[in-house]
Amino acid sequence: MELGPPGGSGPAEPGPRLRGLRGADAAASASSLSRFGAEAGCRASAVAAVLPAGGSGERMGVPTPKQFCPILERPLISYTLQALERVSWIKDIIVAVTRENMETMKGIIQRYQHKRISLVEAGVTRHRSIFNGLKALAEDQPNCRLSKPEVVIIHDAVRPFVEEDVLLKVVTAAQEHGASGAIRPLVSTVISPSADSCLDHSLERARYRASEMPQAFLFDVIYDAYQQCSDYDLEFGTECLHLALKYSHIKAKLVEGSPDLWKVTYKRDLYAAESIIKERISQKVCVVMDTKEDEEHVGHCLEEMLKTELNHVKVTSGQDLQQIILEQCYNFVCVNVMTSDFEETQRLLNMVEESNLSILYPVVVISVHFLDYESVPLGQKMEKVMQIREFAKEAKKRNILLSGLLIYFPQLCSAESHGYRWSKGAKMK
Ligand SMILES: Nc1ccn([C@@H]2O[C@H](COP(=O)(O)OP(=O)(O)OP(=O)(O)O)[C@@H](O)[C@H]2O)c(=O)n1
Ligand SMILES: O=C(CO)[C@H](O)[C@H](O)COP(=O)(O)O
Repeated sequence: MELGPPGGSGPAEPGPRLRGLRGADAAASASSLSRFGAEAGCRASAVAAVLPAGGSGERMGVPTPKQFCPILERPLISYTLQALERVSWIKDIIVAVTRENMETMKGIIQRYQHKRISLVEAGVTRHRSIFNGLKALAEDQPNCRLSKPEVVIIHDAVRPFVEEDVLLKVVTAAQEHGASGAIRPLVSTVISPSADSCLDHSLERARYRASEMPQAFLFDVIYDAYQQCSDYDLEFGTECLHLALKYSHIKAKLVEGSPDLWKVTYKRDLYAAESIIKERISQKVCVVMDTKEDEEHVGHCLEEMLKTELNHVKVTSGQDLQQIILEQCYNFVCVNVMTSDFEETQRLLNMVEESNLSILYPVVVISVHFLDYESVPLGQKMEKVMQIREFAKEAKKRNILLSGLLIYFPQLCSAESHGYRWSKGAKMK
């Protein structure tokens, strides 16, 4: 079905523009945002985010507020923070949490090494929590510790699957129009019941949209709106874009969001979120190489091949393994070209074990070895490589599925001092 124009969203009037970024359009790149950060001067960091996380999750029907509910052992809010942290041009992330959950939140930040986070106390409604977050960023507040951003993103802590491209779209549109928000087509028709629970009227579905998150605003636009709005708005309002329209007279630019932007609300949403996370996990692989920064290393060739099949392929020579494990990578290929020992693989297994990653979901490790029969006698080398079986037996007890892969093509390898190189046309056996 073709969708009609969203109800009530006529052509947006030109709104206030971001100082220093005149003419930025929807195609502005992330790098232009980072550049803006530098241009805007020392006081301003260009973009900050406010995450309301002070709700009690009544509709979820469990004692733990939904933002702290575990998905694969990790609290939901940690996934949302990770999604925002990955975006380098978001300088500060302000999270509003209730006083009673402050310590829990600090523990999550520490456990998952979240960066650029500041905590503020939540209010009794979502709007009040957001307002508290904005106050922490405003210059006119006493003891303001953070710098006022030009643009602020508002995003619910319980929408973990926000991607950089939609964040960029709303921020760029907010720069141009003053306010912007992600929308989705309605899945059900909206109807209005009368007092006696009979149908009063129904809306033409194709003309309306569901308002989702993230939303972005020129900071002054949304802060002015919150300062002016009534107690009624703060108590019962559900829409920040509406506050910007009502009090700052800004017509938000609406941008199409992805289906994954939905808000975790009911218990079944936790199961849906878990499935999405598992699907993403299966799309993520890390190739661990035993040498550094060698462009011809087999690890890089493997990366190129895997990229055609999988969404997230990371190559490392080991220094950032801890972080990669923390970001929930469950698939590893450990490429050993320099040695037939298992030191690298063993190190990886130890780190995986310490992280408890495999408690709920098996971690897959493939240890790849190249057989150089010219430098070491075959029997001796094979004996070493066969030790993998013992490692695998032990690893399996801890839900780590370890396999060994022996690659034997001596005619295609050259024993150069810096290790074996992958030769064009070589085939893995
Ligand atoms: N006083 C409040 C209420 C809500 N929120 C946050 O606003 C977001 C969206 O709100 P909602 O889905 O309604 O969360 P809850 O209020 O927790 O859920 P419920 O309405 O089912 O109680 C959530 O991240 C929630 O933690 C908040 O920061 N402060
Ligand atoms: O979608 C949204 C903005 O349009 C908000 O997430 C939603 O309005 C939050 O409201 P509530 O706390 O009542 O669920």
